[in-house]
Amino acid sequence: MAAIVQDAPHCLIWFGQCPEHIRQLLAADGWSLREQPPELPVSLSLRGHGMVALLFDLCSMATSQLPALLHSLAVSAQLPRLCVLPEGPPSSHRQWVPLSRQCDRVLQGPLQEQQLSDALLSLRGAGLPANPAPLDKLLGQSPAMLLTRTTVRKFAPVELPVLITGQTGTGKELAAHALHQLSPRAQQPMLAINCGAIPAALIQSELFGHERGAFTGALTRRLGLFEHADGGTVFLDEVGDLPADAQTALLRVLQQGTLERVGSHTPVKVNVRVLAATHVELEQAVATGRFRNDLYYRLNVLRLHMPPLAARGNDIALLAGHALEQFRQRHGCRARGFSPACLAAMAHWPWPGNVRELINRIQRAAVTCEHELIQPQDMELAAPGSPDAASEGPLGNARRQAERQALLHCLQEHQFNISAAARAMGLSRVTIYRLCRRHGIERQPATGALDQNA
Ligand SMILES: Nc1ncnc2c1ncn2[C@@H]1O[C@H](COP(=O)(O)OP(=O)(O)OP(=O)(O)O)[C@@H](O)[C@H]1O
Repeated sequence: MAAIVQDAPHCLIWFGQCPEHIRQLLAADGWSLREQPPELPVSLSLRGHGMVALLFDLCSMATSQLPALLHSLAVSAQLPRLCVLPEGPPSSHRQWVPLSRQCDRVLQGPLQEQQLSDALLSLRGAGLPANPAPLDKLLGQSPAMLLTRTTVRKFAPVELPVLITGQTGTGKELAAHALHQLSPRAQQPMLAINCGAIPAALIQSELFGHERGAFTGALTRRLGLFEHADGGTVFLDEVGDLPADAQTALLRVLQQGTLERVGSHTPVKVNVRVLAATHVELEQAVATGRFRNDLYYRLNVLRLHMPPLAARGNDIALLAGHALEQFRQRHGCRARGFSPACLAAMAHWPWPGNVRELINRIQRAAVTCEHELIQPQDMELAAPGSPDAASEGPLGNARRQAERQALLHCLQEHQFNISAAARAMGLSRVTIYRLCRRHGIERQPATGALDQNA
């Protein structure tokens, strides 16, 4: 028996006054209407709705309202939006370009019923988000983050692999989840694996499964990640760390939609969308022969770059406030905010561990801080202008990156065994732990291994 799916009503937020005949059309098309005075900031409380879209009826607006409209766009960057330009040639709408170029559909006034109906239908058909929540998790209002969210929205419904690049801790995994949750596969599983954290000998079996007797200890047939995720999405974190034979097998999945379990030559069909992430330049790995050229081109169809935190301006303060608030809600703490000196120090810090480092430092400060405002020293940040800060210039940054790389490399070589890594580097275990903390390299609870990408 077919299941009956009861759709929540779609909601159109109309900036301006909706004409009566359009109201009737919207109701007939299954849209509930909410009128929004253009000069007021939009407040989004959208639970219980299917798709939510914004419409800017510019025919009835003055240019002086543009800043308020742009603000509403910025705070609802995750929602699909349309605008209706006033009658007249393109040269007469130049003032609206900052708004219209951020819209998914641009209609020409006077508004035709059919034109609007088709545009709304095509927004639905494009699979644009029915639920804004996944993108809400990717916080930030900087131009770089607005562009990132727009790109996620565009890539999500397309049935192609996405290669997510960006430094460690910039939110690549978060973006991968948003891509899945906004895709038509959202009701199917998304399974993630960190390719660098699995020993090379096991990765084939983890990804593609094995038959009974395929190797010593393979007592039963076991399905791999790809078969478990059939119909859904697989997220391959640190894809550049895949060994050569696993790269070949992955290429087969992408080209032919089939895999072979270890110990079998029978192809098994799978239908999986692959999202892959890397914080190293895959191009370099290709150039040095460590990564297959053909696989690189298969994975690099749609590319999403996550901007580094240091390039996100006011997002730093916004993310810091959010992280502190989350901590306060969970654990309670004395600190309620940040001193101006701390905000300035955060703005100058290079954030090599990006958002993860910011969250770690704030959590640490929230635990130890005994006053209401967190100071730079609570977060172990140099105040701008101090001798410490001076050493945080490009040279300091390069030094830290080199230290991190050396540590990571050593940990990888020793399968993240702290004692072995400490011996190899001639350091104490305590120092290794301290360095891991400084570079935001964390222990993964599930495996007990260190998360090399922290
Ligand atoms: N834009 C953002 N808004 C809110 N939280 C974020 C944002 N970006 C990242 N985070 C948080 O920062 C942490 C690191 O994010 P994530 O694991 O997605 O980064 P990553 O780029 O995949 O890191 P790695 O390369 O080390 O695997 C997570 O706690 C995540 O929730």
